[in-house]
Amino acid sequence: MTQLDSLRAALGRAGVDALWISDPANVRAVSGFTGGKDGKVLVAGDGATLYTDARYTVQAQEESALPQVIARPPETYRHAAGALQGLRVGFEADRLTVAELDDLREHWPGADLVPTRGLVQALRRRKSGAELAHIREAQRIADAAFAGVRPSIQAGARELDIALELELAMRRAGAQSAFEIIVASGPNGARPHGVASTRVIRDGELVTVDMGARVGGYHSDMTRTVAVGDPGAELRRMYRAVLEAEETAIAAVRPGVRAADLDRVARDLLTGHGLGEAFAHSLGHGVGLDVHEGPSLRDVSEDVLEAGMVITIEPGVYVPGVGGVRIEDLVLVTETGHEVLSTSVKERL
Ligand SMILES: CSCC[C@H](N)C(=O)N[C@@H](C)C(=O)N[C@@H](C)C(=O)O
Repeated sequence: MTQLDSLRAALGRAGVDALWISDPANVRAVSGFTGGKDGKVLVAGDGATLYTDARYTVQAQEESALPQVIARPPETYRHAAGALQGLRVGFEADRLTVAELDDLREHWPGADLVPTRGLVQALRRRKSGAELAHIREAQRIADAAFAGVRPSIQAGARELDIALELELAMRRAGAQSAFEIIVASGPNGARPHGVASTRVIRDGELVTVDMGARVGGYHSDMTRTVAVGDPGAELRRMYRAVLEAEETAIAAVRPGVRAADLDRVARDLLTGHGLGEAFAHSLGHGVGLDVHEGPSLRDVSEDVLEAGMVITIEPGVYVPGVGGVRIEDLVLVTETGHEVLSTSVKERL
């Protein structure tokens, strides 16, 4: 069964006859086209059509096997209208803007527009061998960059210089940075997504580095917290608690486990250390064409792990005025359990 066949089956289950795909990662997954928000796919009847504009004519031909229409809205919508008369047409409710929905309503008066959620995303959760090869390569490049830059994380260095060195190393290796690299030192560590700043790292501080590479459109994601000198008893206690939570959660990763239960394992452990309230986010998420995608490892998640999923396990604790710790690994769910894809050394404080 091709991915398009699986998608058609999903449309049937969702009660729609056609799907207008506007999420860039979903467009890429279904068509191969990498032009981001400038590409859309209409799945209708037996086929699917890629819509993009003249800036991408050559690129679209090279990247996608789908039939292509080179046009810009509103021509795009007019072209599609003919095929959609009398159909229930799904749109991606978590991606289409209100203005774009207005445009679809105006140009497709004969269609019944139906909000859908996660139809393509559901097909992206389990990675194929080719997808996994990209993710492995992205993680390999991120690990190598971290190893090369680790000696520079010292008292006197600025956060943003560390981030720049990491990005440069990944770019030189042929990858892109998966997201803006987080380097959060000392009290900045209390911000889970602290932006690397001009702050100078001092002796006795913890430094959280959250980074990933992107290769062939696929991401990696990893966090290490490192000590510069002696961080003292309180930060050491926080670090050990997070490491214990992370290693315990990773050990529990296997097919059939509920994502919410994994989050609970880590959260209960941190609560036992008096740090439950300081764990300010979910345990993890899927990684692929998006840095954050399904499954969701949150307390309210109904997702269940399956072999072929690539997820992060990343407990963290954040104490305003003191600092923070996050430790994150990239983990493949295998038929028999799991494989940790990230290999960067974790400190034993
Ligand atoms: C701006 S992308 C940063 C990626 C980072 N490694 C990351 O995933 N951070 C987590 C704390 C996070 O944002 N988790 C999400 C899924 C959440 O808990 O809602």
